[in-house]
Amino acid sequence: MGDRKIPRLAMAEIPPAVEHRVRLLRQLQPGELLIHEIYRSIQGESTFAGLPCVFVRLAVCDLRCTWCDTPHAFTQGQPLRREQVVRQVLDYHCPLVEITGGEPLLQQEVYPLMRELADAGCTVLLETSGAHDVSAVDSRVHIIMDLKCPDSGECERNYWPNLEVLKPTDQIKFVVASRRDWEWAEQTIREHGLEERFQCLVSPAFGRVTPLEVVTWLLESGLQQVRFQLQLHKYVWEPTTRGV
Ligand SMILES: C[S@@+](CC[C@H](N)C(=O)[O-])C[C@H]1O[C@@H](n2cnc3c(N)ncnc32)[C@H](O)[C@@H]1O
Ligand SMILES: Nc1nc2[nH]cc(C(=O)O)c2c(=O)[nH]1
Ligand code: SF4
Ligand SMILES: [Mg+2]
Repeated sequence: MGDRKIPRLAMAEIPPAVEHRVRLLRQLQPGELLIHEIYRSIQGESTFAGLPCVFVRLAVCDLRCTWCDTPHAFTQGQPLRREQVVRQVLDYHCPLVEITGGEPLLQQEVYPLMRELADAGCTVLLETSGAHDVSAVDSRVHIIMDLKCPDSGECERNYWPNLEVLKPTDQIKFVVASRRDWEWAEQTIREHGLEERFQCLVSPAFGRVTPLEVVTWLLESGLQQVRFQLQLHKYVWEPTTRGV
């Protein structure tokens, strides 16, 4: 039949990153998550930095930030049932847990996972790219959301309606790779009144600008409530170390 060609043509139009993501996540059974790794370390980022924390890193991401330090999570993952993930986390007896990735919000099971961890008494953090709707996230979860700056290459993906959904206790992070990025971050903070509405964080994209450059730009700006942060784990361990 002539129309057999239609699906093949349609597939060819799917961007490679998205096609790959669909293929990997389609293999999951109901109740499963594709997990890259689960481990305990020191929380290296956010206002929770310095505290012992269990990390649940979900596989697959639909963005490709130029400076991403976790590209190995794009393709490598193991299917685990949600109850196995909960059990592994609780076995650490650590009250702080962060769900990260990859992009956690690509997997439907992440929503009940976060709810069950909060029900079990954990303080749950979610690290998300800012490209996906956060409105279905349990209100007990502390959302740490990036707004991707231009030199990430993914600025067009920022999902702006999230700013109307985030809570005052949630955190917005700008990872800055250039002076241009800083100017975009400063303008965005002022335009949307982010300093007054949320906890704002600014971080150097590791190796792309120095910490001193970012601190200097922040101090020159006169912004009062934006917090400079470094990725602590990249100073405690060799910066390329995985699983920390
Ligand atoms: C690997 S991402 C995973 C979660 C989600 N995809 C996101 O982008 O928020 C976790 C955090 O690491 C940050 N990150 C990744 N590479 C970085 C780098 N080279 N320097 C500074 N922060 C980086 C991201 O901006 C994000 O805030
Ligand atoms: N120690 C440590 N702290 C982190 N906080 C956020 C991380 C992440 O990759 O999302 C991260 C990470 O990869 N390691
Ligand atoms: S969204 Fe997060 S995981 Fe995906 S490429 Fe960007 S930093 Fe990496
Ligand atoms: Mg990391």
